Amino acid sequence: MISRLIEKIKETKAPICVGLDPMLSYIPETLKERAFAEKGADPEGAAEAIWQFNRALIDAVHDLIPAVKPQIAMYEQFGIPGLQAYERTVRYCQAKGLVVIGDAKRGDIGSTSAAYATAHLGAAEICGKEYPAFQTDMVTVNPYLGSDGVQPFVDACQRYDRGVFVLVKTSNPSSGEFQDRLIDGRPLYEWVAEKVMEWGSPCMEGEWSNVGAVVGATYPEMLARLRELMPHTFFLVPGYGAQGGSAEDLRHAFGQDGLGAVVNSSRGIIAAWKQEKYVAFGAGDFAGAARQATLDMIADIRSVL
Ligand SMILES: O=C(O)c1cc(=O)[nH]c(=O)n1[C@@H]1O[C@H](COP(=O)(O)O)[C@@H](O)[C@H]1O
Repeated sequence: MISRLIEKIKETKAPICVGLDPMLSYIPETLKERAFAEKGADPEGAAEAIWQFNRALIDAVHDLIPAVKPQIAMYEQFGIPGLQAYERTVRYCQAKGLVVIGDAKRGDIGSTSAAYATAHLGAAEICGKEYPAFQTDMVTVNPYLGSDGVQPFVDACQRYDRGVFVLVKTSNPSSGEFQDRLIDGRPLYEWVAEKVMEWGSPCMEGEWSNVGAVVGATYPEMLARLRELMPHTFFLVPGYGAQGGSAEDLRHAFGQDGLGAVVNSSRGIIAAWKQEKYVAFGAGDFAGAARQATLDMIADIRSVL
């Protein structure tokens, strides 16, 4: 799967992914009111609004980008209708040829992780027949339960040609509370990085492993250090834009060939129409604003490659 992502990055010359994190407050009132009138001002209506919002966004940006990253929490909060909107979004993106990174940050004891891996990457077996559930191409994984919690995802990568991004150094303000703690003189995230390389070594596709790492743009020195430490691990880099990460902070996320990372922006793209810079588009053309914000992000990141 990682080679497909890399092919798409080369094709689009855009090492970015658009985060589909559709908060209701990002959806223009007229679209929401239409969805509520049709389905009810309830979770069904919210899920319909999300789906229509996503579809318009995907139609507007799909030709510019290699991948999307739907954040499942934004859908899960609306229960089953929300999860149906998630699934519909995943399928729609895949039909447009995009690589879909499901942001679910799962990880548990081995047997439970196996069920999560089945849900997000694989297929459930019932009476000898396989039934895929969300079928995302890649998924984010929380490694803090250790190897037995990660291995089922790695197994699913190999069995179904999928990929994972394992949290190594996250972008949020408190990420250092645990992740930067020194153990035998080295920060915890470096120990995790080593395990990620070990988990990923049987999953190579050419130069890169299907087991990637999540490294935030908001800690550029650590990003540079991890890039050095993990030469065959592809990075998913969130934190650009709304969380303050800039193109300059990303300079060391990439190798000389311009590969090595896919940079995510969610609010910065899907809620662009609410920003001063894109106000001329108006709520009616939220998708046009998202397209312009995507073009601007691509140009910004290309400037440091
Ligand atoms: O795994 C992630 O994608 C992730 C890891 C991390 O360290 N920081 C982080 O922000 N994310 C996710 O990336 C997205 C960032 O959204 P924006 O800040 O709106 O671009 C959200 O879906 C977060 O859940």
